Amino acid sequence: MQHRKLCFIGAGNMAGAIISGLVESGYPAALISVCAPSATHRDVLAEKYGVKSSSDNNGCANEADVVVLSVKPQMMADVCKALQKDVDFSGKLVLSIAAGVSVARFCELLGDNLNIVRIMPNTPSLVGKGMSGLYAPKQVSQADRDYSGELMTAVGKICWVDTEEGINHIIAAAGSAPAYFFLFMEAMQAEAQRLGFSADAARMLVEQAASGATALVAASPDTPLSQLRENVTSKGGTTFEALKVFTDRKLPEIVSEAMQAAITRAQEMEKLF
Ligand SMILES: NC(=O)C1=CN([C@@H]2O[C@H](COP(=O)(O)OP(=O)(O)OC[C@H]3O[C@@H](n4cnc5c(N)ncnc54)[C@H](OP(=O)(O)O)[C@@H]3O)[C@@H](O)[C@H]2O)C=CC1
Ligand SMILES: O=C(O)[C@@H]1CCC=N1
Repeated sequence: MQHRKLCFIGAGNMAGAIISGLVESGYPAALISVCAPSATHRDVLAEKYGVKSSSDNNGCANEADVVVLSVKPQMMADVCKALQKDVDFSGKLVLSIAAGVSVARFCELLGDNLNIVRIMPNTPSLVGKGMSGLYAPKQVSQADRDYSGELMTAVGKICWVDTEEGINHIIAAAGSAPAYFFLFMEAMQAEAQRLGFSADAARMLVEQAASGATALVAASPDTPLSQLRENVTSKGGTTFEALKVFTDRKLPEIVSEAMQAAITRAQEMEKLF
């Protein structure tokens, strides 16, 4: 892949996950800088991955080919207004990983016809297992689309969406989704502990069952998920009784409602930030 000079504005969980995945996959650390007001997170990334750490957003953005906006949505306007005073974005590619900040808003903050790609990653990017959605408005060149796709492919899989609304759907299905699985696993670990397993043993049981299930899904691309579920569910057996509790309590409806709530919040954020 092409190696352009990258500057991350924001050094938090998501920027850290992408930086880790990029460096692990061979992206030159010398081409990556990371900015944040305090040294707390950025210096950890500098020590761990050899990237440059700075508190000077504008200086680093000026030096970069690609500026990755990775602050919280509520910080985005202040950060962009400060960048806009000092940085000429005309020759640069801007990548935003923020939920709920639209291309139109970025154009308002950083200039019309901004060369911007919205990316919705997730934290498994840290271990090369990310799932990122990407959206580019029509002014973005094919070369910049290709670069953005290659960048995120270095830390996982990608899915382009044709409309910006699709980014909110990616949030519901992938960006926020690791937390859904963590919640489920936390509940299972807690119950395994109540059954008498140590915290470590309970975590191992849950982790191995979850990673085994996802490995099975990956190894069976032509098998519907419902079939994989049925393969576990013996007639008159234990799984049937466990699944009956989930269906009686309307798990599919709960999942649908939760995903819709994520989308609704992303839409609200678009009006707020
Ligand atoms: N976490 C996730 O799973 C995902 C997050 N996202 C998006 O990623 C973005 C970042 O989220 P996340 O990483 O979780 O957030 P964090 O709170 O972990 O990190 C925010 C970072 O922004 C830095 N920051 C705050 N103010 C400024 C500033 N003025 N200039 C530069 N940096 C600043 C903070 O600095 P300091 O280190 O000094 O505190 C911190 O490093 C959000 O927009 C979110 O929507 C998208 C997909 C998934
Ligand atoms: O919770 C959030 O708003 C961010 C976006 C997707 C995951 N975390």
